[in-house]
Amino acid sequence: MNIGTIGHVDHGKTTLTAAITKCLAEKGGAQFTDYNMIDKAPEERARGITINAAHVEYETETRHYGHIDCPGHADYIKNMITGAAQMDGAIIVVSATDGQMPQTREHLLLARQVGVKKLVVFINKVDQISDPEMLELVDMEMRDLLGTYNFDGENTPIIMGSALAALEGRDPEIGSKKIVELVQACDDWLDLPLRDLEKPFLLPVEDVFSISGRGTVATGRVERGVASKGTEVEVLGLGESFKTTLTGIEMFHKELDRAEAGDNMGALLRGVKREQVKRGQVIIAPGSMKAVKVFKAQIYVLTKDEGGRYTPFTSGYKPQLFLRTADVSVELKFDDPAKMAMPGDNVELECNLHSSVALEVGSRFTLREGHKTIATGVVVETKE
Ligand SMILES: Nc1nc2c(ncn2[C@@H]2O[C@H](COP(=O)(O)OP(=O)(O)OP(=O)(O)O)[C@@H](O)[C@H]2O)c(=O)[nH]1
Ligand SMILES: [Mg+2]
Repeated sequence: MNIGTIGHVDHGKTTLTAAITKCLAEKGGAQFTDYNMIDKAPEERARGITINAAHVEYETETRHYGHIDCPGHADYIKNMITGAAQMDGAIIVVSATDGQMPQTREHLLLARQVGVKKLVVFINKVDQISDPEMLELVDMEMRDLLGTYNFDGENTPIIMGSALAALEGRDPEIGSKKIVELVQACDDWLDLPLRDLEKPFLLPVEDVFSISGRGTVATGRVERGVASKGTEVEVLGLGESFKTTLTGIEMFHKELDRAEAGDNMGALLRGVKREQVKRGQVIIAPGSMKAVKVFKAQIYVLTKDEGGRYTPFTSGYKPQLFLRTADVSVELKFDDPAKMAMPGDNVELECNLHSSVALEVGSRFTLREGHKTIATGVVVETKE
């Protein structure tokens, strides 16, 4: 599963990442990646945005973790919204010396918005604190804060230690032992994500053909789930929804009985006219998704250096929204009509689509204007 370290600047996310690899390397479950190797990660490009995220990997007895640590605050936000740092769970790092800070809260909110269900807390820098009541206070305040953002404040594991002590191989009581406890808490508390194959079937329609004598075939790459020949499916989106039967599955000009996540398939649909199916719709396990016109989203507005706008936009702005294969116009609305979104901002707003698109909480999209990608976003709440 994918996890990552989040939390306020300088609270010790990178030190902790390095410490985890060090402690697990001693058990043979990781390759030690030192602090300066993580913070000097090569630039990488994801979805046209330049990001600097360090990926490390480690293994416990039961799990393999991909772990993401990002160097700068703005990158965290961008990475979480674009999905470049896709996390199934996260470790929120809080310095015992400062307690919760603005970005502790902001990252918690974002984690919630992008669909992270469970977190583990690491209260760091306890080597700097001599008063145990101080630590109790940070613990209590974190539990409160978790509850505020709809995480399980009561049961979330909170580990207190010193990432630096662990990294420097001293004071094992607050160092390496606490890292081992932290990783154990991740194993025990964070839920493994459903694998793509276990999810309901979803095929975004890329293209539609009419094959004489056979009928209408929709093609695309199966995003998740499994479909078998002869099962009922639903075609959804762009104002249409109907059920039909998947009478044939074609891959590389071969007839098959089954298609699964990752496959490029042609779906032969019974009794369906070519005009009824369009690029931008989805073919799904019946009832597994809804077509939505209005939703709330968290978006990151690209800066001009990232290829985005030079100027802010206001409520009522109408770019094009791209989600899977769908491309529809959308009107953006802020709660406060006087608000402006500047390049570089991270904002929540309401999206009103010109026609309904199959989407759900956690669906990611981009906003474009002409040939420019101006923002990237994630659905946080659907309205209708
Ligand atoms: N005393 C003490 N210092 C620590 C501990 N963990 C980290 N630090 C120090 O805190 C500073 C910040 O640590 P980083 O790991 O870079 O923090 P970060 O959260 O990755 O910071 P950004 O990526 O800039 O947000 C460094 O000087 C670390 O050496 C700790 O357990 N005890
Ligand atoms: Mg860092």
